[in-house]
Amino acid sequence: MNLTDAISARRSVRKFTDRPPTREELEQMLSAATLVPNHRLTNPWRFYVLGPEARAGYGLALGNRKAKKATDEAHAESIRKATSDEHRAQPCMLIVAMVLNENLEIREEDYASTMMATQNICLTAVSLGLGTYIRSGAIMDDPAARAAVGVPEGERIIAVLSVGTPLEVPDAKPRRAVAEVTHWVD
Ligand SMILES: Cc1cc2nc3c(=O)[nH]c(=O)nc-3n(C[C@H](O)[C@H](O)[C@H](O)COP(=O)(O)O)c2cc1C
Repeated sequence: MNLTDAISARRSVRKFTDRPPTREELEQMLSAATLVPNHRLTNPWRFYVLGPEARAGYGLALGNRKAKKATDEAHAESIRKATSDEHRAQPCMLIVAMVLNENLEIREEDYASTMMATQNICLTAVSLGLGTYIRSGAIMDDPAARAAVGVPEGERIIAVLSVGTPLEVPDAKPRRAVAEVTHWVD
C-alpha cells in the first residue's frame, strides 16, 4: 500500500477481532514512529506495550473515574468491573509517552515530534492491515492509570492507542475543504 492510500484509508477503528498484532508488527510500527522529524534529536518518545494485566489496571483507573457518577456502590462496582474487563479484552494497547524536557521550548517541540511518531504508528498499522484508535483525556494524568501502565515521573502520556485487526472500519468523517483553510500568500 502506498502512503497516500494509507493516509486515505486510516480511520479511528473502535471494533477489533480477537487477533492481537504480532510482536513483529508492533516492532515495525514503533520503528516507524522513531523516524519522524525530531529537532535536536532528543528521542523524546517512550512506548509502553500493555499486556492484559496492565490493560485491566488502566481500565480500572478509568472505571474509577467513571464510577464517580454512579448512584450507588453496586452500580459503581459494575462500572469499574465492566471498564476493566473491556480493557483487558482489547487485542492490544499502546501508551505513547514523552520525556518532559526542563526547557519549555524543547518540550513543545518534543510533544510535536511524539505526536508525529503516533501518526507513523497509525499509518504503519494501516499498511499492515491493522487499525488504531487514539484516546486522550484527563485519565492520562491520573496517578492510578500511570502506575498501572508503568509510566514514571518525568514522562507525560500523550496518547493511548488501541491496535488490532479491524472488525468494522468506520466511514470517513468529512473535513473542511482544503481551499477553505488554506491561504496562498504572495
Ligand atoms: C490527540 C487525539 C486525541 C483523541 N482522543 C480521543 C478520545 O479521547 N476519544 C475518542 O473517542 N476519540 C479520540 N480521538 C479520535 C478522534 O475523535 C478521531 O480522530 C476523529 O473523530 C476523526 O475520525 P478518524 O480518525 O476516523 O478520521 C483522538 C484523536 C486525536 C488526534
